[in-house]
Amino acid sequence: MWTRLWTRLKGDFHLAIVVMFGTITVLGITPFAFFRFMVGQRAIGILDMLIVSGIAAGSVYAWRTGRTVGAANFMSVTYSIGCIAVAHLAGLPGVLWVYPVLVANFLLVGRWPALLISTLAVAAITASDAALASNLQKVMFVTTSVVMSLFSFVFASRAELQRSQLEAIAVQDPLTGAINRRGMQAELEIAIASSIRSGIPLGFLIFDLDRFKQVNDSFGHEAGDDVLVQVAELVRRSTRVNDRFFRLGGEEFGLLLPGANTGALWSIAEKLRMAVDGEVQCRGRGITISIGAAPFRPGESATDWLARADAAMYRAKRSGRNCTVIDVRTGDGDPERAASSPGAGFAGD
Ligand SMILES: Nc1nc2c(ncn2[C@@H]2O[C@H](COP(=O)(O)OP(=O)(O)OP(=O)(O)O)[C@@H](O)[C@H]2O)c(=O)[nH]1
Repeated sequence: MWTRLWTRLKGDFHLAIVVMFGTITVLGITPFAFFRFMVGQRAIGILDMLIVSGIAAGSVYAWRTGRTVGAANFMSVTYSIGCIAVAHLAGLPGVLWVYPVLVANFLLVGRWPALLISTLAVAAITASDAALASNLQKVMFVTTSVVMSLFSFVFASRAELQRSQLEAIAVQDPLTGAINRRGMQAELEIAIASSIRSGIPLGFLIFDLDRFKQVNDSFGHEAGDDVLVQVAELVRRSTRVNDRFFRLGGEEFGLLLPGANTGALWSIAEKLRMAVDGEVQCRGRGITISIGAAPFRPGESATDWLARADAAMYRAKRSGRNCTVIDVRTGDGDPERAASSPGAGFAGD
């Protein structure tokens, strides 16, 4: 059970934050609530128990449903309202709770909502004469709260930036900048769902560098890497922003082409093949690619679709390399047909 709990918290950063605040609040504030009851401050004791219950409920809800964003918003508002009420009832000692609450807001919710909630909480406490008795106290409170909020805001901004950079690195091939296989899965699912909904065709193209081993063997691995980078740059130059470029492994790449039917796939593939043939070189030696492509057939899985494109690419290799083969089968019972180049039309036609 502990292993499962730990694995889930390790895999979901936001859930871990929510659960951490839930646990700290229950363990940290409950003794204060009992203390308040013992010294006869029932109102504050009840308020403390309400805060503990609200925060505990938020954590349990996040744990059960996985809806961490809603739970964190609720917890941030509960902390802030609770803090305003405690400051109003307990005076200066209650005001001190605002500092952990400001930090909690920036860790729980996005930096802009956190800034809004924190500003409202600080304004409400400053307006209360029961919380802060003199103008000097109010000025000091606002100054320290603003400094604390600014530090937290900068920290939250850095953390958000680093998280998005890490997410990008996790799905990006460092050499070519193309999306890796892991990132491709999510992109394929979104593209297929959108194509089925809209009826807009979708094409996939796989290409593999020809006799790339010889390049590495003759000129070294670094020269080989440089070729891969040249090819990736050429692909980016010759495709549209909506097209998605993947490195499937080694010297094999994929292109997801929204809106591309068989005809468009053919011209995109041939344009790319000829561009590589004409422009990419390694120490004066020309580089070529073999391309396999397949238009998406509604009803087939992403795996089957890519397997058709892959098989077409292997047919291109067998046909002598530096050519394109398109799997143009339209569905069940349709005999296997392929188109190939250079110079050839649609084989099977
Ligand atoms: N430089 C470099 N080489 C790589 C990289 N990934 C894979 N390779 C090399 O790519 C070569 C692939 O060789 P093969 O699978 O035999 O294919 P090929 O020589 O291109 O032959 P065909 O595909 O049949 O045309 C191997 O030498 C791999 O070491 C990489 O990131 N950088």
